[in-house]
Amino acid sequence: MSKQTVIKPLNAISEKGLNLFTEDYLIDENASQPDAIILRSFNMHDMELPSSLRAIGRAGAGVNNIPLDVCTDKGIPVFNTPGANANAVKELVITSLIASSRQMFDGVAWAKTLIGKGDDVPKLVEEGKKQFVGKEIQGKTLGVIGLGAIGARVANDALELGMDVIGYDPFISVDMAWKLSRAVKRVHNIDELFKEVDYISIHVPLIPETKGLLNKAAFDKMKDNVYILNFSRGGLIDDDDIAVALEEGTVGKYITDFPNAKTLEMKNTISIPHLGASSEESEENCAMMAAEELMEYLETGNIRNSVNFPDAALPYQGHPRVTAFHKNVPKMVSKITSEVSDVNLNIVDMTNRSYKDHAYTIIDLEGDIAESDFGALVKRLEGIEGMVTTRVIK
Ligand SMILES: NC(=O)C1=CN([C@@H]2O[C@H](COP(=O)(O)OP(=O)(O)OC[C@H]3O[C@@H](n4cnc5c(N)ncnc54)[C@H](O)[C@@H]3O)[C@@H](O)[C@H]2O)C=CC1
Ligand SMILES: O=C(O)CCC(=O)C(=O)O
Repeated sequence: MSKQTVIKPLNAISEKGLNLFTEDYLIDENASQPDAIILRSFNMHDMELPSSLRAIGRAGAGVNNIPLDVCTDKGIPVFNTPGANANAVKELVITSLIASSRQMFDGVAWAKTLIGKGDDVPKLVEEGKKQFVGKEIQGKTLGVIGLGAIGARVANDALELGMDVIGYDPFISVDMAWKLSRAVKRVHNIDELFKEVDYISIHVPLIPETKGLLNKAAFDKMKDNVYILNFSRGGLIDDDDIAVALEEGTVGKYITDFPNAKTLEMKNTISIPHLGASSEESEENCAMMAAEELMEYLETGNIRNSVNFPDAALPYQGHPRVTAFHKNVPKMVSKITSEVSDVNLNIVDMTNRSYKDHAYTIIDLEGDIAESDFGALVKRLEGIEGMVTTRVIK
């Protein structure tokens, strides 16, 4: 790379991650024309994407803050960091499960009200503690919706704490199925989970299919006094319906990492200020993984952990490389390779991978190639119907 590649952070990103960018990169939070963006929860939906933008790295799991369709149409890969913050979230879920069940949040808040009561404090504590008698989680049943990086860890650890666990995830990956304890009872109908559990922890992405997944229809199927833990996204729970369920006692407690104006005023709601991934370790892991993914893509065109591009990689051995992101339609590969041979270039290695409506091709070429030959090739590739973007890496 001859000039520095500009990386624009949109949130505070751990130095450990930013420090991985070599001297070929410039980190500039004020850049107006960055090559890549690195972010956490910043809402990119209202922002105009800079024309210079070539890649986005989400230091975290959820990508509902990024306009994925727009990025795909423009040929911009969006990377995330699967699993890098899963332990942090799991620890807070387990903490909240026990702390809410033992009425600790309410008890701690009440204890603060005793400030100024002088020598009476110990006596008031002993008298007042009966308001906060809780329940042990051992022997109770936890329902886990979504058995991915976080959900599977929560399910396994809850078993270790003596709970029975019911899991629901119709799209569980093979990897996660291997990691999930066999003692987790998997159900294929979410209603079976709703009707049996004492606690529910939800760990699915917020997508159109999961918006409002926990709503009146769901609450009506649950036992009374069920506790709901939401460390995934606010939009997964219907706020108006849970407000009623909390009033009526179907839901005994709502623990949310995503408070909003409505939930803050709801009865029996514990509001955590989106702290799920806020541990030093998780922030470092996510930032480092996002930085590595961005650098690999910018320097070699290889794709690892993208949410809108297929995973695709060829070992980079210094050969001049052309990449093409295009529609996933028949004859694309033959059209691309015939353009390469028409400009008398020789292919050393290539790969083509598809994801949904799009595909990504990486081609390594033989020899030293003149700038003008590359120019001619790129022009021809861009003329192919269905081509979205091409890049030359040398
Ligand atoms: N509170 C926080 O700070 C954090 C919140 N999150 C949230 O947690 C979510 C899950 O994170 P990970 O476990 O790392 O993601 P993941 O991608 O490893 O797991 C998500 C799981 O949900 C499943 N799923 C998708 N649609 C489903 C449906 N309709 N019903 C049941 N299961 C379904 C998938 O098959 C997958 O196994 C993220 O999408 C994000 O919104 C993630 C990290 C930090
Ligand atoms: O970066 C954060 O703190 C948010 C993490 C998160 O919500 C996610 O990874 O989906």
